[in-house]
This record gives sequence, C-alpha cells and structure tokens, in this order.
Amino acid sequence: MSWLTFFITSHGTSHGVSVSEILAVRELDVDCGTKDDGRWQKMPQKSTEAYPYAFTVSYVERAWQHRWRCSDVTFHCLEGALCQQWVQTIREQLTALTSRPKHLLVYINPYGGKQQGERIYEQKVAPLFTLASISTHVIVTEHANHARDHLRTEAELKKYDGVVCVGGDGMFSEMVHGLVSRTQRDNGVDQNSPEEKLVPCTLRIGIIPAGSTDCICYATVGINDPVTSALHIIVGDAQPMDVCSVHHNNTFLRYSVSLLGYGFYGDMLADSERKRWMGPARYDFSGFKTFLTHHYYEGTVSFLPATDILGTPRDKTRCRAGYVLLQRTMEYKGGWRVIRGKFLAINAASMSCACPRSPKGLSPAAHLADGTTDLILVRKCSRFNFLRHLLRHTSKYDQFDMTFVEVHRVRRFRFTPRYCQSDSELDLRENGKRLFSQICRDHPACSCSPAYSSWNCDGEILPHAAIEVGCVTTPYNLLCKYTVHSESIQTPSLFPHFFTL
Ligand SMILES: CCCCCCCCCCCCC/C=C/[C@@H](O)[C@H](CO)NC(=O)CCCCCCCCCCCCCCC
Ligand SMILES: Nc1ncnc2c1ncn2[C@@H]1O[C@H](COP(=O)(O)OP(=O)(O)OP(=O)(O)O)[C@@H](O)[C@H]1O
Ligand SMILES: [Ca+2]
Repeated sequence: MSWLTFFITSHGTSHGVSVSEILAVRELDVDCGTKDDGRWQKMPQKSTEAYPYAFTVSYVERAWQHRWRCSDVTFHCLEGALCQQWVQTIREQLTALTSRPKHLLVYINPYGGKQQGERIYEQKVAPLFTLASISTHVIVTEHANHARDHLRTEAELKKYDGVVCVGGDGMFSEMVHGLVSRTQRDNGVDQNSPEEKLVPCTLRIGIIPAGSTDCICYATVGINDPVTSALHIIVGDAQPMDVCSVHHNNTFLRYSVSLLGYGFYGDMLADSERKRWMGPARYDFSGFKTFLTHHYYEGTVSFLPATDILGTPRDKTRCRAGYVLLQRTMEYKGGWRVIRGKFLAINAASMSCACPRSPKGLSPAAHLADGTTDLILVRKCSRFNFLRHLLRHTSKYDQFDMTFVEVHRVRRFRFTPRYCQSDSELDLRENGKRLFSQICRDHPACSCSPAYSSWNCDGEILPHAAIEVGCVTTPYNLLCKYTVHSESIQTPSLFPHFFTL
C-alpha cells in the first residue's frame, strides 16, 4: 500500500492518505475557488495568505459500523509548481490502479425494496461516480428479467469494466444469470449438464443496496449502505464468492449465491410474493403467518460433506469482504451421507446470509468463497422450540445448539421429497395440491402438512421440490468464481460490491 503523507493542512495538522483510498484530486485556485469544477471553497484567511496554492484530495474515510464515507482534505503550499507536481503525481498514481473501473453499465430496479432505487442512485451514488471520473450507462428496468435478458443478449459488454445493479438480492441474481448464461452460450457450454465445466466470465458485478433483504450486500460489506457500496466499487475492491448451481433431472434451474431454503423460507416466500405491495414488511407478515401454519415436509437429504476444509459451521469466525478464505484442496474425502425425516426447514446458506433482520445471519460462520454451503436441517419440533430457534438468529445464542437442528458444511447435496413418485418431477402447483388433498383425505383427523413446499432460491421460487445442488470452488485466482457440481470457475472479479463470477 502506498501512502502519501502531506505537509500541513490549513489547520496545521498532518494527514496521511493511502493512494488506494483516494477517489479524486483537484487543484484549487485559492483566490477564486476550485479550477476543476467551478465550485467555490472558502479558505481560512490566514492559510490563503501564507500558502497561496492548494489542492483537495477526496478519499475514503472509514466511519462507524463498516460504513464508508467520502471526505475531503485540502493541502496548501507556497509554490504553484510544487502544487501542480503533487496533483500530477497523485493523478498518475490513480491511473496506475488498474483494478478500478472506468466504465460501468448500471441497472436500476425502480420497484425493489421501498421503491427508492432511482433516488438512491441519483442522489447518493451518481455524484461519487462522477467525482471518481467513472462514466456510466444507466438503464432503469421496465420489467422483471429486463436486466438479465439485456445482459444475456444485447449489452455490449466489451465497453464496460463492470456491471452494477441498484436493487436487492433479486437484481443481483439477474446479473449473475445474465452474465453467466451469456458466457456459457458464447462458449458452447451446456448449462443443463451438471458435469459440464463452466467458462468464467470476465466482467465484475457490483451491487448498490436498494432491496428488501440486501443480504448479499450486508453479508459481504457488513452494512446495507449505498454510499459504502459505491465507494467499494470506485476503489476497485473485489470479493470472490461461491455460486451453487441447482439442477433437476439434468435440467439447469438456477444459480444461488445466498439462500436455498425449503419448508419455512420457501413457504414464507411463496406467500410474500402475493404481498409485494407491502414492501419489505411482507417478509415479516408472511414469516409470522408461515410460523403459525407450522408445516413440516418429509423427504430425503443426501449430501457430500466438505471434510477437507478448515472451518466448521459452528466456528466463531465471521467472513466478510476483506476476509479471504479460499480453500485450495478439492478432493472429496468420505462419501455421501443420507438423512431421512420430517423437516420444518432445509436451508443451504452459501454465505452467512446476514441481513438487518438477523445481523449474524442464518449461518454466521459460513465463508464467502470456500466452495461450500452450510446445510441446515431443522427437524419437526414444537412451535415453541421453532420460535426459540428463530429468535436465536437475532441474539448471540447459537441457533444450531438445539436437539432438532443439525448443520453440515457440504460440497453438494440432493433433496427428494417423500412423495416424489417418479423421476419426471411433479408439477407442484397441480399435482402438489392434488397430493395434499389426497393425503388429508387419507388422514382426516390429523393436521397434515402438504407433501411439498417450494425452494426459495435467493428470493425466487423454484418450480421443483427435488433438486441437486453443487457448490465447489477452484480458486485459480483470488478474484471471483462460480461453482458447478464438480468444478467451479473463476473470472476476474468485481468490486465488493463488485463480485466476480
Ligand atoms: C421472532 C423473530 C424471529 C426473526 C428471525 C429472523 C431470521 C431471519 C433470517 C434471515 C435470513 C435471510 C436469508 C436471505 C435470503 C435472501 O436470499 C432472500 C432474497 O432477498 N430473502 C428472503 O428470502 C427474505 C427472508 C426474510 C426472512 C424473514 C423471516 C421473518 C420470520 C418472522 C417469524 C415471526 C415469528 C413470530 C412468532 C411470534
Ligand atoms: N422494472 C421492474 N418491474 C418489476 N419487477 C422488476 C423490475 N426490475 C426488476 N424486477 C424484479 O424485481 C424483483 C425484486 O427486486 P429486488 O431484488 O431488487 O428487490 P427486493 O425483492 O425488494 O429485495 P431483496 O431481493 O433484497 O429481498 C427481482 O426479482 C427482479 O427480477
Ligand atoms: Ca460458502
């Protein structure tokens, strides 16, 4: 890290500013104001007389609780030539920082979260990109999957150093699907084949939080703050992350980077989708309702434990951007394990899934880029015990330290619902309902659960209950990667709030 240590400021104090955290520099005409942008800046009279030349450095200041802010510091000197030399040198140093993006393609979801995406971008983010001399092409999406399809088919990706989405986890998922699908198509790779080696994509993805959960942002940066994320993007931070591929009967369904949840989180999501008008509160409403219904689901979970790794899901360590843990061993030791039972929830957390509702997340010790996902099995238990389990997500107590909960760090897993009758998957909406009524007719006195839930895949509902999931990392560079069943890919990355796939 190179540091510029300057002499005195107008207040006689010295400042050290890391070049890697400088956003911009501009020369000041002390008498007239700034030369660059015409903004006027009042200088203390004493400094102006003693040091007639000055320049201002805008830099990243670390504030409280993972928050970053843009600060200015002005340096004064006696000679104009010396002042210019400083400005020139800093600009050269900034230009030499090749990891910083210069051209970005930005997608804004105007309907994510509290529908503030456009305002957040215009007021908080665009001025910072302008300050850092980043050019942008901005697209406000007009419908769901607009960004995904544009990235997949039309976008002239060669013109950009990265793509940025302003929205929530669903928008991030659109970016992932658009970029990964396009890269595979361009390279003739069949995504439907779980064994096929994926080709890495070269663009990074950034995310400005403007969603309802913002768990990808929160779990990586530690906070869902648009200014903090914009600053991470500007300085070119990069964070690798695990991407699971989800297949059903050799048919590709989706990628997942945060939560794959069956049972509680699947039912909660299905209910909440009908209440989008409520905004982020829909999750609390549907969560409460789903808690009361207390449905459990029978099935078989098979998984391949990640035995060759360093941590466990019960560790006290926490993983965020800047905490790089990439496992380099790829061998699978030990075999598949099979667990049958009745489950209230089956969750696979590829990252902690920390969010404002649960600052430590579903799996607090999950790592961002270790090629594993934490498989959490919550067996049928009383409402009271399930509530205790849920409540522990919001406190310091261990949500896994309960007899009906188990957690495994896995590379791959499969789920088969008990009533899955054949390899050709049932259509959940039609046959699921039929089966539910069939079961209830068979047991009229019991409070039967339906046979199927649905999978919540990063906030999207999957149309199949039986799925196979792979999450493996081959960290051949420190930037990003995505994973497929038995192999994974990395591509040059994005910014922590830029992710590379
Ligand atoms: C009593 C309070 C218990 C609070 C328990 C909080 C646990 C929260 C765990 C959050 C995990 C987030 C995982 C991230 C998933 C994202 O890929 C996805 C897309 O954005 N978001 C959601 O699916 C949206 C997930 C939103 C989850 C909200 C769950 C709310 C549960 C409320 C239960 C109330 C029971 C009250 C009984 C008196
Ligand atoms: N213009 C649009 N109109 C309607 N839906 C859109 C539009 N643009 C994007 N979407 C869809 O909106 C969905 C939700 O968006 P987003 O993830 O940004 O917010 P959220 O669901 O409120 O937040 P989170 O995912 O963090 O819970 C995404 O699945 C996305 O496909
Ligand atoms: Ca992981």
